[in-house]
Amino acid sequence: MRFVLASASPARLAVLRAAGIEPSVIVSGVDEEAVAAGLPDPSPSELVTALAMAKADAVARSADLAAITHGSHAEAHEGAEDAVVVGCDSMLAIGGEVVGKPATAEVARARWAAMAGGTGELLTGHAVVRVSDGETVGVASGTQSTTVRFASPTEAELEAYLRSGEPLAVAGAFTLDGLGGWFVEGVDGDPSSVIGISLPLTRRLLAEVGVSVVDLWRDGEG
Ligand SMILES: Nc1nc2c(ncn2[C@H]2C[C@H](O)[C@@H](COP(=O)(O)OP(=O)(O)OP(=O)(O)O)O2)c(=O)[nH]1
Repeated sequence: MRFVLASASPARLAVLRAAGIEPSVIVSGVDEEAVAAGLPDPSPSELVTALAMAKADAVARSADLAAITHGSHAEAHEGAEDAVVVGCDSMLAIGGEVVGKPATAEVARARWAAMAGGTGELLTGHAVVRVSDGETVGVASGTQSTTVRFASPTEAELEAYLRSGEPLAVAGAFTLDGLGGWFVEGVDGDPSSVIGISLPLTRRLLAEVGVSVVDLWRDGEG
């Protein structure tokens, strides 16, 4: 069984590798704005789950997946290797709005002005698609919500953080496991979900499609 991460996120890859998985990465290339525009008035949870599903489904149907699953069995003239494709999407719900990555330092600065000293909900949508011989044989999805309690960086600290560029590359303009960690007082819920992929939720979704996560651990780790 091959584990395929349908994401360009280095954070998601790092979380999975630290947890014993060596994913094949296939970036979905999904137009997230187009997917969002096609949803009739979604809740924040519905939005991130729909985006995660769009990413996983695009990869599950892709020639790239067929190539790596057939390629691994081509010599033996067997059918394609089975795969589970996992897609995610993270956004921060705060102050009545749902935001992704800030486009500019100015937007990140304004986000932190609203976040500092308060709390937000980091939502990560998850989708798992099981593929066998090129056909989708199982689908599961869900959203993990984690409350994040933000510190109040000084102006000098915030400007230094903005200058690092890190806030611009991540949903909510903060990280838990990077420079942003200095400005997060705590989380209530699953920390891995804040970083980009919830391990406990992914475990449950894999079980829904008949896959035990321990069977996916790298050789010798389970
Ligand atoms: N290292 C780290 N990254 C975070 C954290 N919070 C959010 N992020 C990253 C994870 C994702 O790469 C990004 C959220 O944006 P998306 O969900 O749209 O994923 P991204 O565009 O990176 O890749 P993808 O659309 O899945 O190909 O923000 C954090 O606490 N730590």
